[in-house]
Amino acid sequence: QESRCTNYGSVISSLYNSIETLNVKKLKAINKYLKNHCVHNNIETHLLFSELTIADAEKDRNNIELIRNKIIALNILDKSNPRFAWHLYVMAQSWFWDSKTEKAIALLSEYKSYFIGEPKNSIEVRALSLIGGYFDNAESSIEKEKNTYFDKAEIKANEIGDPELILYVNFRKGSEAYPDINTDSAVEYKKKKDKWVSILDSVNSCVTKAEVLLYWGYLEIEDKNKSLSTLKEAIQILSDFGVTRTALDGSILYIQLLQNYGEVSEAEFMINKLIEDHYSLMDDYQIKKLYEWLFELSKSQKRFEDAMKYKDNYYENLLSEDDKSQKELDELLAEYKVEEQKSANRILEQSLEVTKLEKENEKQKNYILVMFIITLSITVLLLSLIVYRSQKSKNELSKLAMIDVLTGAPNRRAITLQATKELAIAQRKCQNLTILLADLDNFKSINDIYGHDMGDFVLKKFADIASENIRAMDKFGRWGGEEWLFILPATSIEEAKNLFERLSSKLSKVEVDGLSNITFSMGAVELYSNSDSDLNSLIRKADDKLYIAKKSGKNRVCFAPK
Ligand SMILES: Nc1nc2c(ncn2[C@@H]2O[C@H](COP(=O)(O)OP(=O)(O)OP(=O)(O)O)[C@@H](O)[C@H]2O)c(=O)[nH]1
Repeated sequence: QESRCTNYGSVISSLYNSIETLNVKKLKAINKYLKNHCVHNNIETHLLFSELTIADAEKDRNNIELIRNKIIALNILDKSNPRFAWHLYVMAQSWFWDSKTEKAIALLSEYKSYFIGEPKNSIEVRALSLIGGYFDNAESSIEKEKNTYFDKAEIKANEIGDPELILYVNFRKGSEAYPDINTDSAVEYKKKKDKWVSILDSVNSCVTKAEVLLYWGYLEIEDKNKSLSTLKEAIQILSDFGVTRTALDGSILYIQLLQNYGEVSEAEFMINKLIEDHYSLMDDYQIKKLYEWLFELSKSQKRFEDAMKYKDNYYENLLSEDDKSQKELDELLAEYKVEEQKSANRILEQSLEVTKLEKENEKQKNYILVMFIITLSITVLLLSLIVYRSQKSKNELSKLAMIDVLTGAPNRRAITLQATKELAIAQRKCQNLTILLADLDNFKSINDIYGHDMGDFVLKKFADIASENIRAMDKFGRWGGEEWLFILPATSIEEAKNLFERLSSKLSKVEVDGLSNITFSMGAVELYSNSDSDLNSLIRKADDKLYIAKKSGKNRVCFAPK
């Protein structure tokens, strides 16, 4: 049977070597070869540990539990097996990677007596380093043994002289000694760390190197580019070797680092890619973390719609999970609702603020408008007042300039203007016009006998009677002293006589303080009967007629002949 597989021994050695160096791709090829070409009594045992290693490295949840149960059921973890150290190493790693550290510690404690002597080969060196590392978290009695295991492992690793193995031992020793998580001092830790960092360059591409680079690039390097490139290199090595579980952890660390460095869009791109490519390999915690980051990243950029979309995606993806997930989901939902409420509140606050500002702005605009209108109104009012008052004074002045102060009748200037105007109209329309010049009789005597006040009274009385007894179209005014000029448009000289009669009759009725029988004389001239048509010559002629009226006995009207 064995002859069917001539190189069986070397294939098995290669298999355990690949288990030791976690070369998953090679392990898969060997498994395939063994299944197709070899038949051997022990082949089932070898394959089980090989497959457990692959399932662990690929985080194949279903198979990990299945294979482990099979190993326990078949009772093949046997100290007498020449490959026992490998088997123990694989089992312990499997519990450890499956987040069941207490099972790993229990297993290693159970079999630690196997390692009482010196380690015989590289896998025993690794197993001892594992024990040393695991016991770091265990009870204090075991803690004391830790250094003995590490010391023995280091001596043997140096003796074997394999740089990867030396790096493995030193890395376990160094990383477990990280000052934050154990009792070693910072100086002690630095010493250990410097040692494995100095070995790093001499080690070829391997999973141990990738793990060191991950740890180192994430925790130790402060330079942004160096740190990111170190993590990238580690992830690349892990992918090349097919260790998807650690490649995934590395990618998550890489994304976290991107966020720390503020490379937000690159981080978002990487998270989405990770979810797309490796969703089935991630546990709930990792998925939750990634969606939380997506939510926070988009929220910090005020892309609230995207933030909500990421939360929704997370619910959809976890809806089919068990009760634990449901509980987490409920918690997240509550958290999401709070966030949603907060966002809504923020938007509401902002819109209220905007409305407030708009209102204030509107108020201010209205205020400015009202102030403008008030100012304008006041200005217009003041201007109007000024204009009105100046117009009024102007009117008053011009009125004063045209009125005889004593009698209130138009003065010489006013009646001259009126006469000129009426004469022009009459001439244009070819109408007749009569001009009368009246003079109170014996006025000097009135003054002398009754006093000037009486004289003034008589003047006023004459003015009143004249204004009340002329037609609306007729004009009259004080020509000077006790002399009056009348203009009667469209009137013949005969009709002027009627006016004289009317005025005389009224004046004769005036009786005051013994004064009565007041009379006046009048000279009249009409336009048609005159060859001279200018005002002055007409007035002069009327004056001539007045003179004649006086001379011929007063209290009468004298006409110029037609
Ligand atoms: N009280 C008063 N007297 C005036 C006014 N204006 C002129 N007189 C006077 O009127 C008088 C006119 O006198 P005369 O020109 O001699 O005329 P008369 O006495 O009426 O004589 P006859 O015209 O011939 O009837 C003068 O004594 C003037 O001083 C005035 O405004 N008020």
